[in-house]
Amino acid sequence: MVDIVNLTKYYDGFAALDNLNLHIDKGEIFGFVGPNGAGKTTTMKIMCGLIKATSGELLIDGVNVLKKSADVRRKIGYVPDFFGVYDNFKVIEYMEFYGSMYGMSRQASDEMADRLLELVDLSDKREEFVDVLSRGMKQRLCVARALIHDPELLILDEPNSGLDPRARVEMKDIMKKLRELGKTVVISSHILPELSEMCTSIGIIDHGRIVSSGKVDDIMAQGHAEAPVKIRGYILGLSGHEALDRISVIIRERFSVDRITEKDGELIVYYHGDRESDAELLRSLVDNGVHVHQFVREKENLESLFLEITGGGADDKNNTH
Ligand SMILES: Nc1ncnc2c1ncn2[C@@H]1O[C@H](COP(=O)(O)OP(=O)(O)OP(=O)(O)O)[C@@H](O)[C@H]1O
Repeated sequence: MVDIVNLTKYYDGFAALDNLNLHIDKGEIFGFVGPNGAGKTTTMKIMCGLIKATSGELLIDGVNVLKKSADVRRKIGYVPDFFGVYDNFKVIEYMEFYGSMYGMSRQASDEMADRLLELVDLSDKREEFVDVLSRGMKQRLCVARALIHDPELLILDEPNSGLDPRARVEMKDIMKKLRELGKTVVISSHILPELSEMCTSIGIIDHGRIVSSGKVDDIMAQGHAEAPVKIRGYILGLSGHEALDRISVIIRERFSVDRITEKDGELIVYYHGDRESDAELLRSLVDNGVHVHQFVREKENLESLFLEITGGGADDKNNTH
């Protein structure tokens, strides 16, 4: 659906995008993740034909946006990262207004508006004024109006920013419905754990380049940072500290661990192992007289992976040419 090859964008000699390459399949809910200033908005605006690239290729459904932006506009719906002021519009008028911008008849835009308001759970707000809606409702209305002309690709710039947890869950539900409808969606965000739940694939962008992209599970599997096992336990007759020292020794004697640290009465054990070796580790502690009352391997999450891949992420403009 989207093919980006060596996309470059300079702003006054500064490379906001630096030979960016990306492929997004039809029907994906694609999460575009990156620190502030990484180039997400710039990429999305070029996709929509709102700004021009310096060089490279960007194909949407086989059409080169950089050469024929008017041809692809109908294929794309865009939700920017800000919401304009539309004081005098009712919800349904707002939808009709956008329908008319795409040359839709009043009847066609009304029918589509009703379907979309239902999709985003705003049917009961049809006759309300836009400015009295909550932020979450406005965001959902923005998604609905971006779909008025039935585009194949929906692009959302930071749709969750400023939303409360409940509104975020509603947004996640809408993404699920769009997936069922076969739409391709690109969502940018800093909220990584949410993206991993909402998206089918992700691309991590840093300093104007894609540093990793693919199916969420594949990206997670690339992680080098093994989540540690956290252990709490005691040994009869030993003080808390002595027990932790003893547990460390038991583990080191039997397992090849990278490192063991201690924090607030908890041992944090870093070692590469699967579920079977975790079970073996636990068994060996119990067999050696340790009363284990906590044994958890934390799940690797996108956040730690992201920090690892981008080295923590940064705002610095070190790709100035
Ligand atoms: N019109 C502009 N003129 C000059 N520099 C710009 C312009 N727009 C963006 N930039 C710079 O280009 C880089 C990429 O910006 P962009 O907005 O695409 O990043 P982003 O990943 O969307 O970041 P954020 O999450 O903060 O919105 C940043 O360093 C930004 O300061």
